[in-house]
Amino acid sequence: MAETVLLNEQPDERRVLRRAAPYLRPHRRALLVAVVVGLADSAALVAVAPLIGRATDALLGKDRGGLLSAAAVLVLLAVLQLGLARAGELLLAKAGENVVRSLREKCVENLASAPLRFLESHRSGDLLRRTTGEVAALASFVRMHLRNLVSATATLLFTLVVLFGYSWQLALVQLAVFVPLTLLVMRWFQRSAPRAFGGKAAAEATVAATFTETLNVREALQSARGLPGWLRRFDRENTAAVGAARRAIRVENRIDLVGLIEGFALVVLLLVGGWSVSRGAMGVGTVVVFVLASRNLFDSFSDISQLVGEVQTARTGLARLLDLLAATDRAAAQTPGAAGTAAEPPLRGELVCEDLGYSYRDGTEVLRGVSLTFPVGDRTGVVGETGSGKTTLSKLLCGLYAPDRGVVRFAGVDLRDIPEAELRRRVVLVPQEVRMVTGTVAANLELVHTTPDRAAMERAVAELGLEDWLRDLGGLDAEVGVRGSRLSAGERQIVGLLRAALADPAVLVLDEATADIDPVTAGRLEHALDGMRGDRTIVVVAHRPATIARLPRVIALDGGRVAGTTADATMARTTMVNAS
Ligand SMILES: Nc1ncnc2c1ncn2[C@@H]1O[C@H](COP(=O)(O)OP(=O)(O)OP(=O)(O)O)[C@@H](O)[C@H]1O
Repeated sequence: MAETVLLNEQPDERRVLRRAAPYLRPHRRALLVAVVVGLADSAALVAVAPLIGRATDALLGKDRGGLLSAAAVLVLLAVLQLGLARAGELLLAKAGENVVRSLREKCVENLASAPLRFLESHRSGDLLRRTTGEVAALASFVRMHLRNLVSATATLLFTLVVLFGYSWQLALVQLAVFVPLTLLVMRWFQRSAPRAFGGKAAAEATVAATFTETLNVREALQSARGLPGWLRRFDRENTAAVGAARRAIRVENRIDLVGLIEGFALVVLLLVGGWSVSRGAMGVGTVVVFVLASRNLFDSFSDISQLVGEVQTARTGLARLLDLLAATDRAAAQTPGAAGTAAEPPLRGELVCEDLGYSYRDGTEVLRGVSLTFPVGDRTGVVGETGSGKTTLSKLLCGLYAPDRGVVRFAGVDLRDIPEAELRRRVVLVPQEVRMVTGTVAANLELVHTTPDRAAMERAVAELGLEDWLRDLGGLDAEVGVRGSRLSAGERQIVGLLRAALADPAVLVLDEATADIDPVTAGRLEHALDGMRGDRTIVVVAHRPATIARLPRVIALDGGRVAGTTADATMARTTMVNAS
């Protein structure tokens, strides 16, 4: 069985920025300008303390000129800093938003083209949470915290330069008190943070996934009275999410201890500074610079420590996003057509499968040694009991799954060697449950690679003899409801057939909607199929006797093997009777 690519529940958070570098590279100039302006802003802020120190010395030394010039520079600095702060904030938010936007686009692109096996192996709520929740968390970090983080880090570094410039001894005393204790607290935080924050994100993703599934299975829950059991499950997951959030808060609270350490370091500074002044080893101005700059030092440290939780949340979100992008890239590389090495095959050709084998789980083959040929213009039905492998075969024939054994060829070319876009021009599947977007019929028909205009849509409707159906529905501009909820399953398949006609593939595989569609819609579907062009190969996974009766050839599957092929429908009808 081919390896199934799976998302990591708690992906590796190490070197997350380095891994994100390819997505940052296109924005590096804007990011650089924003950071430089942010650095200038911090430098202007840090320069205030030495100026006040100079003003203090001028005051104590009765130097009026010195006092006035220090005051004038202070005013200029305040105006400059205001401008720089605004510009830095705007530039950084703009550059950061652009990075988030391109990540969001890449996520949608990767998910939209992700192989079926990958999508089927994950709960849609988890995928949704990664593409909306994590991106939103990153966007809010960029909007609200990134600028503070840059300016606090720069202020911290510049302040250290100032302190060491004035008195390296006093700076060392202060750092010796402040740094080791603070690092201990930070280490304590870091030890538990990835697990606590990763666990919180994973628990929230589970709740989101179950919530999404609640909407998907609401009918079953209401009609089969499964609601209490489902609510108990939701409650368990919700409680786990609340517990995980509490653990993350407890870990985040460890950072508050830094405030206590700051107070202690200030007391030590005043004692040592006062003692140095009394011995004449240091001027009062220097102590003033130290007290003010220490405030900068502590404030920026406190800003950074307050932001550590936000940084950790953003880091976790980024790691989960990168995991999604890496996994979808890996999964896409495994899909048929990913290699895309073959010369373009002709637009019409024979579809052949040889000795196909496929398993969803190791040791349980659901298809075994299936060899079939579908000549150009062939019309074939595939029948068999439920679970005999019909849907799996149809996905393999369309290259949506790669076979574990054997090969599927179109016009003599292995589907794995045909580039994805070219493959979709040749073989198209209309699944049992056709997915639709919220909007009009036209909006749903646009979702094919040929980007059809209205005239093309109307031609396709006429070709399949569906004018009456479309008129009754309200035309191409008729609203189909949320994800097509106003249409029946059969009508959604009609839209699927229309899409297929617009895509104009050589081979169309229709996994017929189950037998319970109403006779009128069923008749329309059959009529529409008959209306398909004569040189188009049509394979129908058939559930209804009426469909079988119209097809010249029928293949029966039994336990994943071909049990028989016949040109008369007797065998097929027998299989269907057995199945029902
Ligand atoms: N995504 C999946 N993961 C694991 N097993 C699967 C998956 N899809 C199908 N199977 C299993 O593979 C077997 C064949 O399923 P398949 O859907 O191809 O049968 P089918 O003949 O189309 O059934 P039906 O007529 O009910 O649609 C079944 O035993 C099914 O349980």
